[in-house]
Amino acid sequence: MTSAVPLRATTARPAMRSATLADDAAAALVAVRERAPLVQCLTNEVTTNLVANALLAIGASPAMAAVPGEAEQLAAVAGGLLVNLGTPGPDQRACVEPTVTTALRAGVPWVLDPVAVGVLSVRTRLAEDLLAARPAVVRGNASEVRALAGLRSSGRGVDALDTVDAAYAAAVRVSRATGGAVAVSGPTDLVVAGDVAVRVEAGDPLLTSVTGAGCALGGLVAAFAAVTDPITAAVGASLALGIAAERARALARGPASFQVALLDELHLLRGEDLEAAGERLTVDSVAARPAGEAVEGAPAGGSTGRHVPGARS
Ligand SMILES: Nc1ncnc2c1ncn2[C@@H]1O[C@H](COP(=O)(O)OP(=O)(O)O)[C@@H](O)[C@H]1O
Ligand SMILES: Cc1ncsc1CCOP(=O)(O)O
Ligand SMILES: [Mg+2]
Repeated sequence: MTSAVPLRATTARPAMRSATLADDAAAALVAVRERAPLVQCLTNEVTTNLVANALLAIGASPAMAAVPGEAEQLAAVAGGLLVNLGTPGPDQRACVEPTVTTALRAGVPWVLDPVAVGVLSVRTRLAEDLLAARPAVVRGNASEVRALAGLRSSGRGVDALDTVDAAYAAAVRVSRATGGAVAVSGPTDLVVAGDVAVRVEAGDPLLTSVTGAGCALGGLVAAFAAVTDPITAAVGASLALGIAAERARALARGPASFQVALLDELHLLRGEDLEAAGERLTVDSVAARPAGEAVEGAPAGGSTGRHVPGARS
């Protein structure tokens, strides 16, 4: 395994194989450990500590600078940027557009975590605007991704009530709009980029008993995106958190000890652990989806009338 991770111009690769993807994810983890990329996080007030600790545990260098005038300074020199809309207060709302613009100009990949989009109106409008700035990766739960695609969604607060499968067409639609990857989390994670869809079998239900597991995943995706292409970043982060969670589960008595063990297991994770995870990945072609699972047709649950910028209807 090499730590030299080639930067790729596009997200999708023809004839992608699960073993190759696992190897690339492993190389990306090694590269994160070697390069310790600075990850600028415009994140929420609830889970900022877990996001920072997860980034440190994976080997990245987190910084949470959400002050107008400062946030873009950090984005200009960061390896990756996370924008998490969990608590979009006045400072974050003032920061976000100049910070994302600065990141784009500097070639810094940015990740959007659309927390509770579809449930709450201010952040839903903000997220719709941000999609036009083409995040390298959108990382959300199934309800959030459905809402981003303009489909009716069943989020309850920050949690999803839609299934990951029900967000498949939405993920394809958002990926086509942004040109980046879309990662839908749940019992099995789904990553869509271009015409490639990857299912990732990793994780533990205890992740849903710790606030910020999804937010931490968004931070990890930004760290991986600093060293590799969007689809490898999304898959690598999903594998890393999922495998660490499975190991933490074996040591935990409940959510509190699980969270502590989760950070330990992220810290202990090695490239070899991801290299061996090829069997957890199922790589599919979006075009090869069976009929009946409409990718571009009318949404199963009807439309909110909102449209993703650039999305085909
Ligand atoms: N039932 C489950 N079993 C195993 N892992 C899960 C389950 N639900 C969610 N996860 C994992 O928990 C993490 C957070 O996902 P999720 O709860 O969907 O995000 P969010 O907190 O943003 O709603 C992801 O790594 C996901 O794979
Ligand atoms: C509970 C809560 N409220 C606003 S942000 C937030 C944290 C959401 O974290 P996650 O999306 O990782 O579950
Ligand atoms: Mg979330």
